[in-house]
Amino acid sequence: PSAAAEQELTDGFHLVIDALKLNGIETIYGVPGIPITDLGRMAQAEGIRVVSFRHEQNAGNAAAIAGFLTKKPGVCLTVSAPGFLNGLTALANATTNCFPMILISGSSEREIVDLQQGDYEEMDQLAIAKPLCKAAFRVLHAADIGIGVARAIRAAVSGRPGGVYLDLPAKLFSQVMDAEAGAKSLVKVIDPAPAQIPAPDAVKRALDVLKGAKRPLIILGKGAAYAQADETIRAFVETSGIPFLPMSMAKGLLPDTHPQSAGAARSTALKDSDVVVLIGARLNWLLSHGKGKTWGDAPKKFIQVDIEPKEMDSNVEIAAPLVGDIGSVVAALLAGLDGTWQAPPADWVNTLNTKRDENIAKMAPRLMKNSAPMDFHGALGALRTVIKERPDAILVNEGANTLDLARGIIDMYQPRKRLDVGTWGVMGIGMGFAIAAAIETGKPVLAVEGDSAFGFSGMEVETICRYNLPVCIVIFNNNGIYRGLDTDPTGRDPGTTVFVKDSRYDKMMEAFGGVGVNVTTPDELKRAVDAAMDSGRPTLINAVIDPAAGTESGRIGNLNPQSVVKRK
Ligand SMILES: Cc1ncc(Cn2c(C)c(CCOP(=O)(O)OP(=O)(O)O)sc2=O)c(N)n1
Ligand SMILES: Nc1ncnc2c1ncn2[C@@H]1O[C@H](COP(=O)(O)OP(=O)(O)O)[C@@H](O)[C@H]1O
Ligand SMILES: [Mg+2]
Repeated sequence: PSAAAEQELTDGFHLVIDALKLNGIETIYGVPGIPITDLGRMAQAEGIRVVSFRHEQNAGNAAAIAGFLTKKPGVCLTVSAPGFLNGLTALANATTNCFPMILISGSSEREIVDLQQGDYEEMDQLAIAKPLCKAAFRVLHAADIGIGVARAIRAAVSGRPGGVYLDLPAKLFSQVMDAEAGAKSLVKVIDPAPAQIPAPDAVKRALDVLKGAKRPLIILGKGAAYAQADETIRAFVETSGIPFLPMSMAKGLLPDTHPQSAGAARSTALKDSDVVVLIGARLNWLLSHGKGKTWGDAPKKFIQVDIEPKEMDSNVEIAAPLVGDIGSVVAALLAGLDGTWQAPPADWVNTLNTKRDENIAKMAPRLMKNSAPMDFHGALGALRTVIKERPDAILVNEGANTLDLARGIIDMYQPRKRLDVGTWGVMGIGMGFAIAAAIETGKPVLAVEGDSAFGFSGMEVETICRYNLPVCIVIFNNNGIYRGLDTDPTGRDPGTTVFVKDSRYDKMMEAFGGVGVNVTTPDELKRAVDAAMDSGRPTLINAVIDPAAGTESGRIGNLNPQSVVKRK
């Protein structure tokens, strides 16, 4: 045989797979098609779990939340142009939420794209992706695949995590090269997310500010959940005795029933606190930009813990910026709580606890209503009990009323168990998040969906059945977006925010072999969810909610522009 035949070869396909496996990537979420169908098949044959979706946006959302849950970049694989574009919303959302993910898309050859010669699915994908993500790379030569994958992984998880785009032109996959040289070209990423130790004087400054506090408050953000420094954070909160307020996806870092939880006294906590410790939480719209009536008139001092130095002073002056990774920073703060540390004044703690307990007592009767038609509070009262009984279940949540009310009513008991619309308030994350949560953790998933929110990713019920995932979807069916009563004043069409009356989403799940249930009372709802959680079978529960029960845009209606012009 010729020397060439003796020489063992490898190619782009194999180098991409070897590079991913070398770096511990075990799952790919995607939609097959030219030029990456065979890449998916070959990756699957080599032991990577390849989860095929019905739309790339959902695959991208799955990859993003996989990154949040595991601290390894979730990988989404798409075809060129339209498939790539469908993945971009998820990539941009991941970047906004600081979730590490890599969108890998096949693409057209540069020479054709740059001459605009009309290739199949031609698009300058790298240029389009760049403004929407944290980093973007393209690989043209097989020998560069190892470095390209390594750069994408490190960019996704180091510093502030985010979305990375990796552009692989079709011809790269079939490029061959010497197998030995190929193996040598692979790069194992060493320490991709190194500890970022805070400067000692920054720690001292923060502790001095904290020691001067009369009414301190700790706000835990999703960065604190992502950091997986759960014990250190818990120790800091409990040793300091400072009341804490969890942002939506930080719920469960300490149980919402914890004696220091100020969750149910949020407005008092924000208004009356005098020193606020932000841990992995940005002072963006979700915290009213740290100013205005939400924060009261008394001067506030902010201590901010964040891995991103540029986040400091984004909205208001930060008296004690603490740049570093949350695990290292909180450990340093905890170590600084030496014998001189005084617990917060009892009157401050009691004020918050009294307010909290009042608000919980006021809400309680509304959660017990076992009537039909259900309202949001009655239905959520049942689901609140489910999560209390099953604290390791993962709760996925989106909608308007369905989201805003569930956030306050369903207590969480463990970290990283509540996955929701995040910083953008984006609809459509539901099924992608539910699929990845089930696949990455093996835990049962309860997806509590507004009927409109569900509609953005609802076709993935087939994907859930195909992989037989332990996902229980509860759709709050109030016949519409926000409510189900809108009308068209001309009488010609339905109102712009209503859906078909008395629709039966549970039939959709039955279409693919899953379990469909229609419920009209909280008791029926609880029984159906318990059965789904016990069986682990894909289940969709159509929970009939009174169409009059909601309010427009849930709790953020004030963000809507108002028309002052009245037509004659
Ligand atoms: C991608 C996208 N499109 C549209 C919206 C606007 N929007 C939309 C369309 C929502 C759905 C609310 O209806 P729902 O049925 O999901 O929930 P409720 O009826 O319980 O309020 S909530 C919201 O902010 C959005 N946030 N994100
Ligand atoms: N490991 C980490 N260490 C420190 N900061 C982190 C870490 N991971 C993420 N972050 C920061 O956490 C912040 C998360 O803020 P945000 O998404 O606004 O949370 P929330 O919406 O829950 O308030 C981001 O500014 C991000 O830079
Ligand atoms: Mg609705």
